[in-house]
Amino acid sequence: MTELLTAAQMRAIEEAAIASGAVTGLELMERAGRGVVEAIVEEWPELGPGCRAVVLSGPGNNGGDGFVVARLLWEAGWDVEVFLYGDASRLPADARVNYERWCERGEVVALSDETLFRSRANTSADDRECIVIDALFGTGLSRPLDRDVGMHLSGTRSTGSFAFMKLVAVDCPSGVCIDSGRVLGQQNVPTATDLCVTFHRAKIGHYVTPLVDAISKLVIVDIGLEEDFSSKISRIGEGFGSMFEIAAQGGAGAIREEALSEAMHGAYETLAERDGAVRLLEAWFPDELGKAAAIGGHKYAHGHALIHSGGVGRGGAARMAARGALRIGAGLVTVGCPPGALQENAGALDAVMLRSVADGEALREMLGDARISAIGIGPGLGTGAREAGLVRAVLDASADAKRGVVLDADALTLVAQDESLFDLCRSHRSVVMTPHAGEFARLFPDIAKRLEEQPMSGPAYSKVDAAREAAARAGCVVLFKGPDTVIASPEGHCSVNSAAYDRAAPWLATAGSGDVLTGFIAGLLARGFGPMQAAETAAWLHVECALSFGPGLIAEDLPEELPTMFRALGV
Ligand SMILES: NC(=O)C1=CN([C@@H]2O[C@H](COP(=O)(O)OP(=O)(O)OC[C@H]3O[C@@H](n4cnc5c(N)ncnc54)[C@H](OP(=O)(O)O)[C@@H]3O)[C@@H](O)[C@H]2O)[C@@H](O)CC1
Ligand SMILES: Nc1ncnc2c1ncn2[C@@H]1O[C@H](COP(=O)(O)OP(=O)(O)O)[C@@H](O)[C@H]1O
Ligand SMILES: [K+]
Repeated sequence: MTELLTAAQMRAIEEAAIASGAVTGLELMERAGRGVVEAIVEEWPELGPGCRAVVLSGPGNNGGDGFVVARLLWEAGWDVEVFLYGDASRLPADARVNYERWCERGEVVALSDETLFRSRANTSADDRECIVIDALFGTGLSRPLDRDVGMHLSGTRSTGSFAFMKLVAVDCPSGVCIDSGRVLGQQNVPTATDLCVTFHRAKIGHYVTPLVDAISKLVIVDIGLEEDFSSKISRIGEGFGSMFEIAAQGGAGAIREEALSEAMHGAYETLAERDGAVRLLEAWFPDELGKAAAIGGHKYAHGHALIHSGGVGRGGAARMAARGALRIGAGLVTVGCPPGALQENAGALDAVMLRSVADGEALREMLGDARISAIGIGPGLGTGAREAGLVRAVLDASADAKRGVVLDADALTLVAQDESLFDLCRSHRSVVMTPHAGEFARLFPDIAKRLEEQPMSGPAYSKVDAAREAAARAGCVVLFKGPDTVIASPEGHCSVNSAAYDRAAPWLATAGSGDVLTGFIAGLLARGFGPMQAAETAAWLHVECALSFGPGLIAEDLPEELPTMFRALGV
């Protein structure tokens, strides 16, 4: 598990490292540019001397990285052209040094439609491979791109006149707010980018829509910022201590108190506002899985999950969820269904038990059994008065019990329609809500609207901000689904379970896969996992199962993949 950074955190880490004397800005820029070139060579080993590169540099340090890339490619024998957007005399110091180093080797042309069009690389007669380097703006983007810059960038992509063109973004595609992954200004979609090379750590925006959908491959380059140091900076926001503790503890390079720059204060504020770190559930193994598996004893020691089903012909979703709860390790799983649906369910369930539950009253009575340690309700449930009574019973009868509850699908629609149910969620200690975007908009219409509004300045409101605000408001864990699932707790803990880049599993978008996720969470809650832990672990395993199974997956395959996963993980 790694932390995703904001632009402010990244700046603070960089500035404090420079202030410590451990490294200079120029050295960091050289390492960044070299990292981009190495990533290009690794991605396209067939490219090399004689290939063409068009470098688009901007007015800040992102542009400075671009000049380094230009020089290194030129030294490797590439045919390089460099365009500058902005005024060379106003470049920041390190970028200026690299601008001048490049000027000893080649010319810099002012970026415009006309100059780009006249580019040597833009001649259809020349069909050599061409790479366009987008080094216009990185973490310093503060406002929408001027229309013409946006056009140059998307133009290189869409006109097709740059033969065999690959677009490489330095740090991030220009025009995107890296804290949110959203484009500032009128354009909605970031320019499709073949390779994005970022530095030290990925930023939040790299992992959430729409940016995550626009980048084919993300590479993170180590530029020598000490891990130890950056984790200390990041932890400030989690209430780890005052920033002066860093100095007291002699953080990397024994930073002195006075070396802590304005930027660090800025980052502290940003972090405090955002309530700490955002974690990426990627190369991660939840320790609790191993610990929980080691518990011996009776089946009740592994918990009893109740999954509530809909009526006749609507039970498939709950049955899949129940199978998921059982496979993930709940000791017992029961499907509760209306009396009329008993026969249908009995014909389709074996290891999963079955109980007839007529209405909310009957459910309340059943929940007098304290051994029922988790409930999943919503998939295939229906949204009538009877179902509202069932959801009320679940929340009422579980508020004081040590019983986890997962609300999904129709249960979320019912909560969205009835403020008193929402209040019950708030007073409950361990509810997990699992909305997809539509359900999220029903539950939190104002938050969803804010997420849809086109941002005009950064940092823009992100899916991470939305999930956090929703969790704080609802007083429960919110798992906001998608290929970029964001999980947030009311206390401000937040993680992103990404199904992108190396973990892309588009075949997980199949009917019923969300129902299985509900079952996974319910099963883990039954086993005694806390709500945040259960949601994170279930979401992570959900994608791992999909990756392990591969294309062709249907929702029923997900629970059946768990034993393979557990074996592979050594659980
Ligand atoms: N942090 C690190 O560790 C390392 C960082 N490195 C690199 O530095 C990059 C960050 O550099 P940066 O801070 O100079 O910002 P950058 O993105 O180049 O742009 C700032 C300039 O653009 C301007 N400007 C903004 N928006 C604009 C707009 N819409 N239209 C027009 N102008 C606009 C803005 O002007 P202002 O807002 O001040 O008016 C300012 O002049 C980072 O992404 C990475 O590539 C690596 O070298 C090494 C390690
Ligand atoms: N493109 C995608 N890649 C990976 N996972 C996805 C993608 N789209 C959706 N998912 C995941 O698939 C599940 C779909 O759940 P949901 O929308 O509730 O569907 P259903 O109601 O059919 O079960 C969620 O866990 C979501 O995160
Ligand atoms: K860029």
